[in-house]
Amino acid sequence: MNGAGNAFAIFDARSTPFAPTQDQIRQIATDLKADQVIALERDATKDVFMRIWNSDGGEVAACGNGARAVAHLILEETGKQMVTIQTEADMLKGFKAIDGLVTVDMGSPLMGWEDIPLAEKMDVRGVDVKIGPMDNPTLARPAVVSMGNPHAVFFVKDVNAYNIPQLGPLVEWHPLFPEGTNVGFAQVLDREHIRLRVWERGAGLTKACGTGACAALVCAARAGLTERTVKLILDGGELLIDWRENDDHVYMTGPVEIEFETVI
Ligand SMILES: N[C@H](CCC[C@H](N)C(=O)O)C(=O)O
Repeated sequence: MNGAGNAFAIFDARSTPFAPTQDQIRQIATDLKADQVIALERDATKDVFMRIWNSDGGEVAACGNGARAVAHLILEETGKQMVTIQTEADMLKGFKAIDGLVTVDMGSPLMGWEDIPLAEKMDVRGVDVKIGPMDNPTLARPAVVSMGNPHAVFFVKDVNAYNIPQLGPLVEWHPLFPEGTNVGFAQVLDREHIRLRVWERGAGLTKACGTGACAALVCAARAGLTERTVKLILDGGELLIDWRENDDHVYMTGPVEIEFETVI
């Protein structure tokens, strides 16, 4: 399945156990050209439990576009107007939106340095990370936030001016991030539009990143660079992100498409 350019291999493990090794995850992701592998599992109180692995084989706690793809599947399967998805990080809600789009309530952003997590106490609005020559760094002082997974967001003048495959890994596994981090390159076009490219932890440069879009919006709005409802323009498509003041939740709306279905 595809969510704004993110490609997922989704396995229905609600009646057939699915417990792959890291090597098997890596092989599946390679064979199916997936950014993440997702398993649907039974949950005692929610419509479904969503287990997520990056293409490097590592299990992670959040995947925004994956949640929208899973929400679409369960909305169609149940005919409900709202579905609940449990992940390791949070309980999410999925809704049908207009024009076949799907909205997921991603919950509240986490902004404590321990929540990201960072290796030491630091101002999350701009952390002490410099990439490139120390006297004239290529990248410096990313804003950080967690959407259930860690994100470092660099605000840049031109997202196409950076060698992301070279720079991304240097931030992804920087010592300040004990669990690694996703790395966003965000270009604020105006107060309601951000162009974003993401080097994903454990998956590399992808065409889209749902939690990355949420993270970029939260960091931009927190810094006063944009409104709280913004269109994120990614390589693979557009996402509307809305960080609502009434509940502090971040709502993500975007397209989903099923590329193929195989019953194994
Ligand atoms: N690479 C991310 C997981 C997938 C995020 C992305 N696919 C999304 O839509 O949120 C991480 O390691 O936290």
